[in-house]
Amino acid sequence: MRGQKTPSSSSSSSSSWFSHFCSSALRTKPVNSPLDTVLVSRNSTDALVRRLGLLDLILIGVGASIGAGIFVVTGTVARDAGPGVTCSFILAGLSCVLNALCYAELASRLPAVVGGAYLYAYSAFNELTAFLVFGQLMIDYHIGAASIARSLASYVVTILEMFPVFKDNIPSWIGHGGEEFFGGTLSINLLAPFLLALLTVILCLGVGESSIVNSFMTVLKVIIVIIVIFVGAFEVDVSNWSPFAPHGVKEILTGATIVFFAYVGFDAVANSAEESRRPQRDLPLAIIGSLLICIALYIGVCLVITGMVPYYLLGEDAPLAEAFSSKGLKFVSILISIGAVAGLTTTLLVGLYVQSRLYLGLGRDGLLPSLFSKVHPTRHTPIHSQVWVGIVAGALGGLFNVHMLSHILSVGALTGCRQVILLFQHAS
Ligand SMILES: NC(=[NH2+])NCCC[C@H](N)C(=O)O
Repeated sequence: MRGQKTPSSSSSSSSSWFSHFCSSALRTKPVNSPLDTVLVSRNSTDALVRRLGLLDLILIGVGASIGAGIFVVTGTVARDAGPGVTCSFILAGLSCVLNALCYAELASRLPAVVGGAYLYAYSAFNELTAFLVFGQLMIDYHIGAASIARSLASYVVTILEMFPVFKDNIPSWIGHGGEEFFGGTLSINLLAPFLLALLTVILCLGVGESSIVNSFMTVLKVIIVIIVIFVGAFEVDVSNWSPFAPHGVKEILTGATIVFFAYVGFDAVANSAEESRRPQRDLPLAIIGSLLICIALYIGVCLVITGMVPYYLLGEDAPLAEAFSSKGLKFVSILISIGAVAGLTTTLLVGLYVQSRLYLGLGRDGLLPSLFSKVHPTRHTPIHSQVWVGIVAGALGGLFNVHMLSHILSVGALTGCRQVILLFQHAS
């Protein structure tokens, strides 16, 4: 009878289930799989649309990488490492360059479809490894998006409070932090999900529209960082740079592991493969180019902040802004707040974008329900994946505060980059 199994049939079916699981888990995606070949051809209706040029891709990389890190981490690490924080950023930058070279090589060697590190793992190792890479990336991206949305909500409220109408009128469930329940385990905030919904709508509209918003915000924040470096350079007192490493090499190395966070993001370019006009040429250039831009800007900010104020006098919460305020340059502090809003907005926008493309890749490969593989016929965006990603981030960002969310984040990001280096070694 159907559905009723004898003990021996159930054990043979469980062994066949297990062997099926093992053979699926261990299969590798062929480098030129038939589906990928169709998707790479420009006239497939299921494919995304190839609209992004080299500059768009570089701005995606810079947009994803420069967030709050540059305005906060530079100062907080400088408090321990002294002016040697510059070396921490150089060391972390160099290790990222090695990682970026792996990404660049894999991006130009494999078919130009969505997937990034997940696709590389699937081609170099097997389905199970690829799925684990996806899982790790999702923890990082989902939690990252939620906590960035919370920080962004807090910055937006700070800016709103500059207007007398809003001063002291914004309730806690919209304002900084949130309305706390169960001893702070839950912290309700509605502005974070609202901002996520807004960005999700932009992303659903089309990659061209999203790229315009990203490019505008990224150029704005880069200009602000350049102004900060330029104005700060006139306030530098070189005597603040000596001793350069007051607490020795150990603090510089420890600092390098912390500032690594500031570089996370350039890998987003690899996920734009299917929307790039000339992926084989542009992806490697954009990955390396965006990382070099970040390294240059970070070094500039480090030298300025440690040259302006003795490292032991730097503030804890907003060190860069406080350094400028202490020199009577209040307008630069306001610019830094605007830069932080632009920075957080682009890291969030690109993060949501990358997540949806990963879901799309897994949907196509049959590792997630086929719903995730749908592409909107006129907008050419993976609309279901995009909305799903927005809902998950919105729920997390609406219910938990940054403190709860941020601890898991750095660990996830660091292990993700390590995986790509391993993948490259294996693929070679
Ligand atoms: N996937 C991520 N964890 N993204 C977070 C990027 C953070 C960014 N590098 C910053 O300095 O703010």
